[in-house]
Amino acid sequence: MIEITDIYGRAFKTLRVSLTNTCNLGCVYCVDESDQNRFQKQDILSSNELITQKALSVDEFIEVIRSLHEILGLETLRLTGGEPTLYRDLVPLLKGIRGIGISAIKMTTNGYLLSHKIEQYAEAGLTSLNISLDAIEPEPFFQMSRRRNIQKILEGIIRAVELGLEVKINCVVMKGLNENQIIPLLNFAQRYNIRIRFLELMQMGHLYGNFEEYFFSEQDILDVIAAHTSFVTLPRDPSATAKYWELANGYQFGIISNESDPFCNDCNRLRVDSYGNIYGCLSDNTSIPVHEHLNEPDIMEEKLRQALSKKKKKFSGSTLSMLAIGG
Ligand SMILES: Nc1nc2c(ncn2[C@@H]2O[C@H](COP(=O)(O)OP(=O)(O)OP(=O)(O)O)[C@@H](O)[C@H]2O)c(=O)[nH]1
Ligand SMILES: C[S@@+](CC[C@H](N)C(=O)[O-])C[C@H]1O[C@@H](n2cnc3c(N)ncnc32)[C@H](O)[C@@H]1O
Ligand code: SF4
Ligand code: SF4
Repeated sequence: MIEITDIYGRAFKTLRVSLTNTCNLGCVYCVDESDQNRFQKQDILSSNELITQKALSVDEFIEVIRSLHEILGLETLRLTGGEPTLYRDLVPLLKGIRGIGISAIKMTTNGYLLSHKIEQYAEAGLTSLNISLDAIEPEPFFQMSRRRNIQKILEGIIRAVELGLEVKINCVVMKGLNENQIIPLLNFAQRYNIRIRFLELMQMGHLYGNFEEYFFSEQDILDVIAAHTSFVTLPRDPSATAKYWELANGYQFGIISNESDPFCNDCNRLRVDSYGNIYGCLSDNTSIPVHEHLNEPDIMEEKLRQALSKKKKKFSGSTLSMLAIGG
C-alpha cells in the first residue's frame, strides 16, 4: 500500500466502478431528450460525443480493481453506471471482486431488473444496494424516468429487503415534477424500514449551467417534511455523501446536498469508468487511462496523484452526464 493524500488529508478509499454507460431508463435529469433514442444502443461519452470503445470484460475489470486495491487499500467498492444490472457478466464479476478481498461490495441501481436477479447477486457477494426511485405513483414516475412499470422496481426493492441486504432508496427531487412525492416516498420507505435519501439536483450533462428552474434545495425538502412531522439533525459521518435526520419514532432519512452543503472536504471517492479510465472527481472531466500501467507501480502512483489533484473544494458541476462518468 502507498500513502497518497492531498494537502487536505484526502485519500482514495472508496472506488466507484461504472460497468456501462448505457441504461434502460431515461431519467430526465440524466439523459437529454435528444439522446433518448440512441443512448440505449450506443455508448455515449457526452451528449454529443459518441465513442466506439467496448466496456471492459470481467477479467479486465478485476485486474483494474485488484491493482487499485493493492495500492490504495480500498474499504468499499460500489458498482454503478449507467445501469450496472445491464452488464451481462455481473454475477461472475461480483464473485471475482469478492475474491480480491474488499470487505464491502455495494451497488447503485435503478432496480428495474432486480426482482429476478437479486438472489444471484447476493449469493455472489453483494452486501448492499442503493436503489433509485424518484416517485411512488405511476404518473410522476413516468415524468421522471420516461418509463412505465414502476411495479417491477417496487418488487425488486421488497425482494432485496426480504433477503436481508442493506437497502437504501435515492430520490432526486425536481421542482415542479416530483416534490409531491417526498411524503409518499418517505411513508413507503418507513413502512419497509428502508433509509431514504433525497438528492438535490446536480448540474451535470445537459443540465450543466441550466438547472435552477428545477432545483429543489435541502431547505425546501426539510420544509416539506417539517410540515408533516418533526425531526432532529444527526451528526454527519466522515466522508459521507448524505446527512441524516431522525423522526420522533427513530426512523432516519437523509439528504444529499451537493449544491447547498457540498461535502468535498473529506471526500474519499475514486471513479473508474466502463473503459478502465480513472477520474478523481465527479466535477472534473479529466479521464486518466490506467489499464496499460497496472503492473507499473510508479506510473500508477503518479496517475493516482494526478487524479487526487482534481478533487474540488466545492462541487461545481460537469458537462459529463452521470451516465458517462458513473454516478
Ligand atoms: N459531489 C459528489 N456527489 C456524489 C459523489 N458520489 C455520490 N454522490 C452523490 O450521491 C448520490 C448517491 O450516490 P450513491 O451511488 O447512492 O452512493 P453513496 O451516497 O456514496 O452511498 P452510501 O455510501 O450508501 O451513502 C449521487 O447520485 C450523487 O448525488 C461524489 O463523489 N461527489
Ligand atoms: C447515474 S445513476 C447510476 C446507477 C443507476 N442507473 C441508478 O439510477 O441508480 C446513480 C445516481 O445518480 C443520480 N443522478 C443522476 N444524475 C443526477 C443529477 N443530475 N442530479 C442528481 N442526481 C443524479 C441518480 O438518481 C442515481 O441515484
Ligand atoms: S439516473 Fe440511473 S437509471 Fe436514470 S437514466 Fe441515469 S443511469 Fe439510468
Ligand atoms: S465534487 Fe469531487 S471532491 Fe467533491 S465530493 Fe464529489 S468527487 Fe469529491
